[in-house]
Amino acid sequence: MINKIINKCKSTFCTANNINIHPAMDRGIAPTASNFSGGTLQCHCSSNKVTVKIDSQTAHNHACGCSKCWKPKGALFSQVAVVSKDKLSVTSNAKKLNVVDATATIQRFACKDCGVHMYGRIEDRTHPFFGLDFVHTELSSDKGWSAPEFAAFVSSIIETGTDPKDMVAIREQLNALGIESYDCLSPTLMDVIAAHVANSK
Ligand SMILES: N[C@@H](CCC(=O)N[C@@H](CSCO)C(=O)NCC(=O)O)C(=O)O
Ligand SMILES: [Zn+2]
Ligand SMILES: [Zn+2]
Repeated sequence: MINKIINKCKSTFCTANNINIHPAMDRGIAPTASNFSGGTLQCHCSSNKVTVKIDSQTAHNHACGCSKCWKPKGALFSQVAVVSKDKLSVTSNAKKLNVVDATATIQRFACKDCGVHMYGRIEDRTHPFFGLDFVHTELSSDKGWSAPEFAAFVSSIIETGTDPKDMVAIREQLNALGIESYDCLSPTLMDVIAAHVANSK
């Protein structure tokens, strides 16, 4: 009976306590491959898929709880990494891409048919992350992408409906996965932003 339950949990997108952080993290996080040099992302359409080729490893992969990053159905968090925009190209069905919110700092290009965000680009040249694109590497069947290192904007999941009472358990679940919780970006990235601001003064 116990085995049955465990097997059921393994075969579906499920964790022991029913906290679905993200499908690429809930059953253990795949390690970064040292020699990995990129792959292809595909949208969720059954035909005429949008494909995006990335010609390098990604960096700063993280779980993001903000209201703007794309999350798979049922997931509390998005999983999002960055890559140099020069290493990213749309390789099919580019016509299906629309910008979700033209006023956002990150211009997120989503497939108009399935809604999946294929990449997010920063157009503001003064932004600390200008030159980087945001991508969801779970959209790729290639193995070895950089593993998520931390969780950002954790408290923001309350803005999209999570009960504040559930936050302790959610942070504990992130901790159990080996993921530190932050309510903005990680200290390393916040330092990069602050240094950029200091240098531009
Ligand atoms: N509470 C807000 C936070 C949104 C936010 O500032 N998100 C960050 C991180 S996204 C990837 O890490 C950001 O840079 N946003 C810019 C943008 O989304 O264009 C909320 O939840 O909406
Ligand atoms: Zn699609
Ligand atoms: Zn986000």
